[in-house]
Order: sequence, then C-alpha cells, then structure tokens
Amino acid sequence: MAYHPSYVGKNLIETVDISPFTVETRDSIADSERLRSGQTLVQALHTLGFVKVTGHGINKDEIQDALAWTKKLFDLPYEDKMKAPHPPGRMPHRGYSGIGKEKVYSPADVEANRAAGNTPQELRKVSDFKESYEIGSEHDPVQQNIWLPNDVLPNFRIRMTALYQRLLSVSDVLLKAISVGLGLNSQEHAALAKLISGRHCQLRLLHYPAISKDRLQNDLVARLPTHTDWGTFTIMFQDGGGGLELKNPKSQEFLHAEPEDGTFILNIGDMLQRFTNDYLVSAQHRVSVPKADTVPTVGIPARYSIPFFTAPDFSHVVATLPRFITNENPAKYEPVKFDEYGLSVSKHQYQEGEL
Ligand SMILES: O=C(O)CCC(=O)C(=O)O
Ligand SMILES: [Fe+2]
Repeated sequence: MAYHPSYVGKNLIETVDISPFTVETRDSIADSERLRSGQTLVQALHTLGFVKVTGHGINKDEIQDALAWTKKLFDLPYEDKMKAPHPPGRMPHRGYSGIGKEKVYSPADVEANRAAGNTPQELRKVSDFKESYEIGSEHDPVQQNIWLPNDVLPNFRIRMTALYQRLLSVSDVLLKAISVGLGLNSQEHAALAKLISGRHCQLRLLHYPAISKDRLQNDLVARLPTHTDWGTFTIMFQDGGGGLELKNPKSQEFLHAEPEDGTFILNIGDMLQRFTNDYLVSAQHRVSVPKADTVPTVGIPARYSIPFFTAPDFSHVVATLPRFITNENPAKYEPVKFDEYGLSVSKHQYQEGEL
C-alpha cells in the first residue's frame, strides 16, 4: 500500500491509498492491508478532518470529464441556465442558483452580526461570488431534481445521474474503510451505514467566476466563507484554480487543501462528528480570495469544483455511538433528526429564508 504524507506549508494533509478496499487482493494479505489503510484514513480524519484520497478507482479522465461538463453548464447563457432555476427559499435545494443567490455563513458569523447590533441583511453585504447547480438522487422522495430541458444541454441529465451513482458507490467504499479503521462491530457498522442514504446525497457543481483586481480591491467579494459541511462526509473534486483552505482545529491556522492529480479531498461533516463524539473532526473550511495587491493586473482566474455531500435520510435520527462515550469523554451531543439539524444550520443561506 502506498502511503505518502504530503506537506502543505508547514502542515500535513495526508494522502491515503484506499485501493485495498477497491481492488481484489489475495485474502491472506487483503485483511491486513485493509486494516492498515482504514486505520491510516481514520487517523488522518481524527487529526484534521481532511485527507487526500488515492486508489479510489476513479480515473483522471473521469475527473476531467466531470469538470468539463461543469464548465459546459456554466458557459451557457444566463437565460438558459435559468430554465432550471433553484426555487425561492432553501427547499428543495435543487437546480441553478445564479451569482449571489446563495450566501454561506457559519453560526458564528450570524452570532457576531447579531452581537454587533446589525440587521440580518448586513450579512449579505459581502456576496458569495459563485454560481451553483444542485443535483440529488432521481429517487429522492422529498426533493425532486430540477433539470434543464435536454436540448439546452443534451445528455447533461444522463451524465450527472451517472456521476451521482458513481460517487455514491465510492462513498460506500469510504464508509467501509472508515468502519474498518474505527474497528466497528457489525451492529455498529449498520448504524454507521445508516448515515448514507443513496437517495439523499447531493451533487453540487460550482463555478467561481474570474475576479478583476479592481473588484478585489474593495474587499466586498468572497468566494465561499468559512463553514462546516453538515452531512456525513464530502468528496471534493476541483480544478487547479486553488483557494480551498481548511482550518487546522488545533492551531486554528488555515491550510491549503489542493489535491494532487488524480486524488480527491475527503472531509468529515457534522453528522459523522456527532456520531463519533468529536473523534472524527468536521473541519471548518472556505474558498478564499487573495488580497488585491498580491494578484496580477488581470485579476484571478475562474475556478470550478464538484463536491458530493453524503447524508442520511431526512427522517433519520443521528445518535452518538456508545463506544465513543466514556467518563473522560462524556456525550457532547443529543440525538438529532437530520432534517431538523439541516434546517437549523441552512436557514440563512437563501434570502427568502428567515434570517
Ligand atoms: O469549492 C470548493 O472547493 C469547496 C466547496 C464547499 O466547501 C461546499 O460547497 O461546501
Ligand atoms: Fe464545504
């Protein structure tokens, strides 16, 4: 098993090879290799909550192809993209959101804004300079997909539905690796497996347009502010544009989180953090923009990324696994119904929601 820690700045985001879970190996060596790979993965997710994954079975061409479709979508004229508009409010979280429509906050931002005596509108002063397209399972009973008419972008629906399924199967592999790494028994594994519902994950296509130096100068533009993901875990693909940063939970400093060719970033979400009583870390992250005086006169280029958020069914109640509750580490979280949690953390993201 290849295992190569890679330093980013003076910190460590590890690269973990999960191929023992994806390729056929002789039984005698398979178990020990799987154990080693799973434990390495879990250790990295315990330390930082972020890891680069290799050996996942998705080849570079598939990643390039997915990014090319993302670009093709956002290259369409605005009027065409608006043929699949995200409905007003936060639900269903499907279809196309134009630039500035969705605003990401952390609960700490909302609290700081309130403490400063500002109106909720103040939170939108710095807009998120991004556009997105949200896709779910074709079998999601709660949120139906919102598709462009086929003639606007032929085959988009077929390709994206296939990508959703592909990433769902990779998520199953990751879930198995995490389970082995945590040393879960079969009952505990079953509880973990409930944290991913095939019909309730979310594929998100993101475009951060190029930003001119002038626009950067007035500090009124952000790409994606600091937040945690609120599902189980997230698989993230991105082009070479850079800017994704994660906050080291110990030092509180931001680290660059760019995958090497062929790897993807895996990060833990709030549900898996609660399930493990903070053993696995739902790390804060953001997509930053550089200071104007550090960029060339042409400004900064566009950036494309594709996160795949895994999540339980809306009705699922996520409770901490008893093995993570000890005298030294008492239970930190009450059981929570996933849709209630989601509502509490995402109600601020669309303007029509109550702020
Ligand atoms: O664009 C990225 O690389 C990050 C996206 C992200 O963190 C999110 O959508 O939650
Ligand atoms: Fe995120």
